[in-house]
Amino acid sequence: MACNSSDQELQAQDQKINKFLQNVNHKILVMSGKGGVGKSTVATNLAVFLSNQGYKVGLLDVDVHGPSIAGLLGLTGLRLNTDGDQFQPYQYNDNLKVISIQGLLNQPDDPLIWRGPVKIGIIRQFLADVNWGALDFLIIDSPPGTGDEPLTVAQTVTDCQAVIVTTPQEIALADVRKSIQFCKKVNMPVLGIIENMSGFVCPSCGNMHAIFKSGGGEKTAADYNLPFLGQLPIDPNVVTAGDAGRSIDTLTSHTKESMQHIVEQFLQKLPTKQKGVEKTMKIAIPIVQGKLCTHFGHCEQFAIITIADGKIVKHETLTPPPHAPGVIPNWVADHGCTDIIVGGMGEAAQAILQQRGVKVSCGAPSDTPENLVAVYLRGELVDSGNTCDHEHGDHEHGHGCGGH
Ligand SMILES: Nc1ncnc2c1ncn2[C@@H]1O[C@H](COP(=O)(O)OP(=O)(O)OP(=O)(O)O)[C@@H](O)[C@H]1O
Repeated sequence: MACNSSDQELQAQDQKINKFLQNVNHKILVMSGKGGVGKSTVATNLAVFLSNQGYKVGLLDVDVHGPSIAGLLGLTGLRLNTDGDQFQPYQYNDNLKVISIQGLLNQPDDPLIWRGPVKIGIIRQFLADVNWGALDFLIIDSPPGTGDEPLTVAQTVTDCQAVIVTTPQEIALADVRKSIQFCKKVNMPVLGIIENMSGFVCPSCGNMHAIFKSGGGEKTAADYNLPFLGQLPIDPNVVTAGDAGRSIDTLTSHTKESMQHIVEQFLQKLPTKQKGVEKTMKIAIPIVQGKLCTHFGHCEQFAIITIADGKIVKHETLTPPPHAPGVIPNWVADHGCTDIIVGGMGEAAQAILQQRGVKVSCGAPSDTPENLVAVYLRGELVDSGNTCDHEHGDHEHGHGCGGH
């Protein structure tokens, strides 16, 4: 019995995780073969720079034994709040939400002495039970190496892509090659390699000193036919900023431009079909008498709202075809909708929409399309459960509204 109930709990958690991940366009695992190469610095700054460009970003620190994200963003000592059964992430800025294991510690310097299963459990919980909202990017900072944490992410976030951070010395590159092999084994595409601490410009003489050598990351990328995303120099300002909880974006040095260049390369390497989706969105909302109709399959009309650069640029009201299994989800996708906000929807309809690349947000309350879209764009649409307000017994497939 105990075994069954724990299996059921795991299945329920899997469902929550999958539901969240459906609402994330790009999942990125930042890895390194070696410790101390600047992986957390890169992960943090990637998240901050992307959020500054208007992307909705979640930054998840799964480095259970050495969480440094909170410190790098000046969030040390803040406890994670909960709302019902969900963790509330830290809101670093309007677009960036952050979760770090540090937020669960009584004291920031408390050590976590956890074995694999506990670590796996907390990572899964941070994917299942956090009020992330819809995201353009989920950036996951994992500890160095190829242990439980990156493996859990690879197995749980199945369409995750890796960014590998290295320093240029051979001893670091040897471990990068292991990370590349790891990614191959778990079928995780490598989006690119970043070389950190690549050369130091002497403030006195102005000459470049390749303290840890230079170019090894680029060569390794070429050897494995992987994209090279760029280099960050050794810059004492990075340490000062990181220690003070500030991002590289606050620096005036050349390092800020280097980071900007890395982010541009990173965005260019994303699969073309997904690039820039958030800049132009078409959001479908089933309505009845001007408000969201919780009965997806039997709504009167659909509000179809087009968003460009975060603003409503078009508002259409369209009448869907008569309901029959699969017809309305396909009709929504045929109208080029990128997102749909609903009260309740069955699994069959969700599967069709997902297959056709439409992001589904379930559990929305009955409200006007404009209000719902505003909340949705802020990433604050709270999933209050897959609702369905009719009881006509016409669920021929044994589930909710989606089959209609
Ligand atoms: N380009 C850089 N120039 C100077 N210092 C840097 C640079 N990048 C990172 N650092 C510093 O190196 C130290 C380690 O960085 P960071 O914590 O990002 O590494 P990590 O690879 O994530 O480490 P861990 O192995 O603990 O996960 C920090 O003090 C950080 O400020």
